[in-house]
Amino acid sequence: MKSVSRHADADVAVRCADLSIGRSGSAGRVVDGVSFDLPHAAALALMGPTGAGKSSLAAVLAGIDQPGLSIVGGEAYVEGIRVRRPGRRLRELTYRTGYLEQSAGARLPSRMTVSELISEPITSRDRRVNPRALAVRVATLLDEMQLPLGAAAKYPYELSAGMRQRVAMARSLVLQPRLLVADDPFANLDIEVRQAARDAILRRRDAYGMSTLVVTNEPEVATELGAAVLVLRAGHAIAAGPSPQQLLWSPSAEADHRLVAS
Ligand SMILES: Nc1ncnc2c1ncn2[C@@H]1O[C@H](COP(=O)(O)OP(=O)(O)OP(=O)(O)O)[C@@H](O)[C@H]1O
Repeated sequence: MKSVSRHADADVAVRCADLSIGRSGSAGRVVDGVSFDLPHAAALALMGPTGAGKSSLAAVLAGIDQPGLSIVGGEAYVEGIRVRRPGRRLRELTYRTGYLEQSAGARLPSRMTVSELISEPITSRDRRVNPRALAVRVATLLDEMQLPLGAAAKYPYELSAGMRQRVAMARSLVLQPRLLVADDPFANLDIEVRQAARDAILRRRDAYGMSTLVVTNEPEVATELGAAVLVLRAGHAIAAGPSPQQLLWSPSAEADHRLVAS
């Protein structure tokens, strides 16, 4: 018998329909009329130059409050949850979405141990959680991220930049999110460790259909994750395709190209 998914209500992981994000007190838009679907168990890479709106879009979809930014047009749904004014469902949105902010490793709270940092998404939601089960979960994640077990008792300042980034990644995965939103996740990681981090993503995709929205400017990251690509520039989607090598540019972007070529 086919099991019925708990998430049968959401036919895709992310649906963005003509989504616009604006700055408070300013008419300009950081993201302007962007539409895409991210299916379950799939990956999408947001690419494009600095200031294109990639990080803003990623954070808003993850349900992270960005002071000064708000949805001003269109709609976005993550796992069937409306991102615009989610109300009581915000908690569910952030529970189902793992978020790895830009330079997450460098921004870890400094007064918590690695073990506390990785556990916090769980302990902040439920204080009565079984400590032994939690310790096992932390140890498993450390191992998966190729971090020594001894790192659990350390503080971020005692770790290298690459180790900190892996701790941040473990923290974003500890709730077994349906969607991982990762802003430049492999920065500061050397090649072997990067492979471990990538495998952690692919393993969850295969095991339970986790989807990934990744911000990156490295085509290899999109390729490694098997991600489709959406290119933003100045808040607009100017190209899209199933891989970095197969992009279809929007007519306006092509006009730009021709202008540059002539
Ligand atoms: N909280 C905020 N309040 C107001 N404006 C913001 C806020 N965050 C970002 N912006 C503005 O939104 C625009 C897009 O920024 P964003 O960081 O999303 O771009 P990006 O494509 O991720 O660039 P980068 O690759 O440099 O991170 C920029 O002009 C930025 O100044």
